Amino acid sequence: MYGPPLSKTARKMMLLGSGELGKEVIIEAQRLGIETIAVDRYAHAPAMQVAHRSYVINMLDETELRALIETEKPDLIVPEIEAIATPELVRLEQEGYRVIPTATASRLTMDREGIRRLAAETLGLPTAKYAFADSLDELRQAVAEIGTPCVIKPIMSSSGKGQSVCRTPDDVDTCWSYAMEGGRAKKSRVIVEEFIRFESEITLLTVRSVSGTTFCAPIGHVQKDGDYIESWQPHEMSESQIADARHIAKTITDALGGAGIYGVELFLGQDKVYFSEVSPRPHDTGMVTMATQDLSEFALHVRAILGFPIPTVRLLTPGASHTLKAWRESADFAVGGLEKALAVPNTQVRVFGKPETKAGRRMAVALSTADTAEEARRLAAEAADALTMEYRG
Ligand SMILES: Nc1ncnc2c1ncn2[C@@H]1O[C@H](COP(=O)(O)OP(=O)(O)OP(=O)(O)O)[C@@H](O)[C@H]1O
Ligand SMILES: NCC(=O)N[C@@H]1O[C@H](COP(=O)([O-])[O-])[C@@H](O)[C@H]1O
Ligand SMILES: [Mg+2]
Repeated sequence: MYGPPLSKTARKMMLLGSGELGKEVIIEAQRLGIETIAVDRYAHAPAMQVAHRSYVINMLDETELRALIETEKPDLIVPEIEAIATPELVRLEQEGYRVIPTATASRLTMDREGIRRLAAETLGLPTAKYAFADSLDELRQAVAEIGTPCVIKPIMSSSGKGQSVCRTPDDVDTCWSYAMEGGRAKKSRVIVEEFIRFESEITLLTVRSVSGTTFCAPIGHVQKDGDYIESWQPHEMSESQIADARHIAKTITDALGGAGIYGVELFLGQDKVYFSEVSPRPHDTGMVTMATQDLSEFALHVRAILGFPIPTVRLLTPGASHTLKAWRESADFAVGGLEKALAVPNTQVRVFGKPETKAGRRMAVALSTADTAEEARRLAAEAADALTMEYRG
């Protein structure tokens, strides 16, 4: 039981990270009468535009983060991105604050090393071979050990930032510089992963709530330069692939604990399912659930973290999502083509409202439904193609 937002007995939720995913989390929280606070590194972030109030801070700065949390005293702290001073969240949790799903889950998934070692070394889940490097010299050694082609990523980054494929040992210098420019924090550590020639890749949205662990229908997706372009649901899988995927998802989410939605990323190889990584929060490829499920991944996250039951999750229809990305930097631009995009049958568009563009920045997404996932992909692609980025400055 809780009072209305902005009252003394309101339940307060603070989002650390305020992008397109957080915006939907806040909308869902408000539907249940929660008071919402959006935080990010820049002003007018998408979730800030719908929250009760917002703050711009450096979330990687322990002192700034603690000061804000102690001022606001939120009932729920909900990390929305990786790049947060998570050791401080661990301390705050020990002092009685509630971090979603847990402070340890956000610390372990903050960098690729924590989660990879947990999955592969502690839990024995199948993953690509990997090694870590802190300098160009160490990277040369790591690449020699893993072999080429391999994938090189900053340990703290997301949406493919700083990630590249190293095809021959001659690429190492370029991959190193690219990783140094693309990482989210000023850390020079990178992971080198064996390149998996998977047949397809999926996100298995997994919810932990008072009702137990629930799996959504698998979401297939296509990524370009490490970032997602399109996703669809359901993705066709064999019985044994589904069993393996669920086993991996249950194992990793049980180990991380807490309540909320997790996006478990898996590669479907010819004879094996590999664990890739996991987001202890809604997943970008899961935006498709806004069109396909009775409860979207955002609604599920909010229900689970408020401690409410989730007796069922229903896939109402096959569907797909397709992103619109900016191709250059600008602070004076417009997203156009909505008239054309919305003329595509069974289609919706979400314009995130980000205040500035950057090359490769995701600005909007088209969501379509149809009788089959293939048809939905075609419709969502047509709608996203109709959307345009118009630059004035
Ligand atoms: N070892 C690998 N072998 C083959 N492809 C890979 C490998 N690692 C990553 N990829 C490709 O790059 C994509 C992005 O990788 P990853 O999920 O690790 O990066 P990310 O920056 O965390 O992205 P996001 O934040 O969108 O999840 C994967 O979905 C996959 O398509
Ligand atoms: N793959 C993770 C992901 O999609 N995260 C989403 O992107 C935002 C950052 O976007 P930005 O870099 O454009 O500010 C995050 O805040 C989150 O909503
Ligand atoms: Mg990923």
